[in-house]
Amino acid sequence: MDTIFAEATPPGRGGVSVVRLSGPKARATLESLAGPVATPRLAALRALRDGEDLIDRALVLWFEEGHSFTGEEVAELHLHGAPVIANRLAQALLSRGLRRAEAGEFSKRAFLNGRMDLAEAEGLADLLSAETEAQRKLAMRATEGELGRKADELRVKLVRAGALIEASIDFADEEVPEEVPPEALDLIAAVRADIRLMLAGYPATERLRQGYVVAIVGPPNAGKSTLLNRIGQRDIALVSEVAGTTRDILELHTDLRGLPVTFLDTAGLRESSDPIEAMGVARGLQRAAEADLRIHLTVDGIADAATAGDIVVRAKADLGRAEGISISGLTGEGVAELLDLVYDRLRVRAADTGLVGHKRQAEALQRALSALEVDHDMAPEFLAEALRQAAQALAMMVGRVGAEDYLDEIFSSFCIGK
Ligand SMILES: Nc1nc2c(c(=O)[nH]1)N(C=O)[C@@H](CNc1ccc(C(=O)N[C@@H](CCC(=O)O)C(=O)O)cc1)CN2
Ligand SMILES: Nc1nc2c(ncn2[C@@H]2O[C@H](COP(=O)(O)OP(=O)(O)OP(=O)(O)O)[C@@H](O)[C@H]2O)c(=O)[nH]1
Repeated sequence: MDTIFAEATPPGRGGVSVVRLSGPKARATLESLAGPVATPRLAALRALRDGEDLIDRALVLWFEEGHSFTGEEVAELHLHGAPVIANRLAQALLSRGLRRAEAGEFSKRAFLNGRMDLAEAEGLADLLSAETEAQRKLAMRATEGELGRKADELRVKLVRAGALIEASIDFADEEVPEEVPPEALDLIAAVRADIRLMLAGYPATERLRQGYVVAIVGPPNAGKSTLLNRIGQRDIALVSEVAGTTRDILELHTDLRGLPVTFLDTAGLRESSDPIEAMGVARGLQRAAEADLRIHLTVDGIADAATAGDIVVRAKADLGRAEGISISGLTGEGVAELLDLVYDRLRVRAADTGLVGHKRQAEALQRALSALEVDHDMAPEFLAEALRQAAQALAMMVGRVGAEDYLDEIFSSFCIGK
């Protein structure tokens, strides 16, 4: 096994830059630069020397095999934060036979050494890319291993049900039809109910993970671009009195009180003889239909295209009062209330989140559920086989088996040094 190294901190100047080593030569390499190190996980200030050359005076620490982030021997060097120092150290490490780590390689080794399961690794990736507080909380929960514990708990029930069924096969009288023990049926029903519950939370969890999309739609000149600019508090979209100004879809990424929300400004909805504008309208319609929520900006309070749950608001409130919610992108009037409403609608969805937030996990759960959709008068031998398949699918969900196909996909999305 290679010993790998990478900067754990972002490249460039900074107060301190941390270089991490992992693998069988980590401690020996550290000692060749810093002299003997004694107590694991205890920082010591040491001169780092490559031969005669003093590279830096740094804080160093090491972790024993089996007691580190990766599960391998690990060393850390906390250098002064200048790229020339990290580069000089890298040269010393390369000359000692270490190699640079690939993206996500530390975490991948942690997985391969049983320090985390696949769902925790996916949670860690989500944590590193989380942009808002709600996403951080969701990802943090995933890194704590709850899904793995739940999967194991369900597998134990299936194994117990399987054992009861196997026993009933062994002792069954050849003459009378075999009966599935009621306790086994109860266990299967309980597991099925739990899986259904976990799957029910998937759409909400996946949406929060990816971020919500809110489309601003309405007729040309209603003030959609002006509203987007007001929400973003900067000039994102071009505003003009010419109807049909917005042709492409403009996006504004925001943190709406902890919820990740992308607002879309779409082309005004109208028949157009201009093929470019017509394409813009068609694309806008498509994206708006896929969005989590639509804000219909109207001139007269009428939005024919609005579907249940959409928000309908009257535009240009500064030009005169009207029934219902009205806003003015120009003066900002009513915009805070509109955002309150958007937040409330999305928060309701965010409240339904659960442990399953990745398609890969949901698909494995679905396979487990399908295997368990068995007929109760099915022959016990077939039932036992169905239970094995379901248990296998649950094990795959958290990477206890069959993780090979997903490793590259998951860990290459991490950055170098993680
Ligand atoms: N300096 C530093 N900070 C860091 C990390 C790191 O690798 N280095 N981490 C990396 O991403 C995270 C922390 N994750 C870690 C997880 C386990 C162990 C570890 O050594 N575990 C041992 C010993 C625990 C103990 O001290 O009692 C163990 O579990 O046996 C270290 C870091 C965040 N902060
Ligand atoms: N009085 C008033 N005028 C507004 C308001 N919002 C936008 N306008 C004006 O209405 C015109 C159209 O505004 P835009 O924001 O470009 O409208 P749009 O809906 O994005 O238009 P399209 O790109 O054609 O779909 C501009 O002249 C704006 O200055 C408002 O709240 N009050």
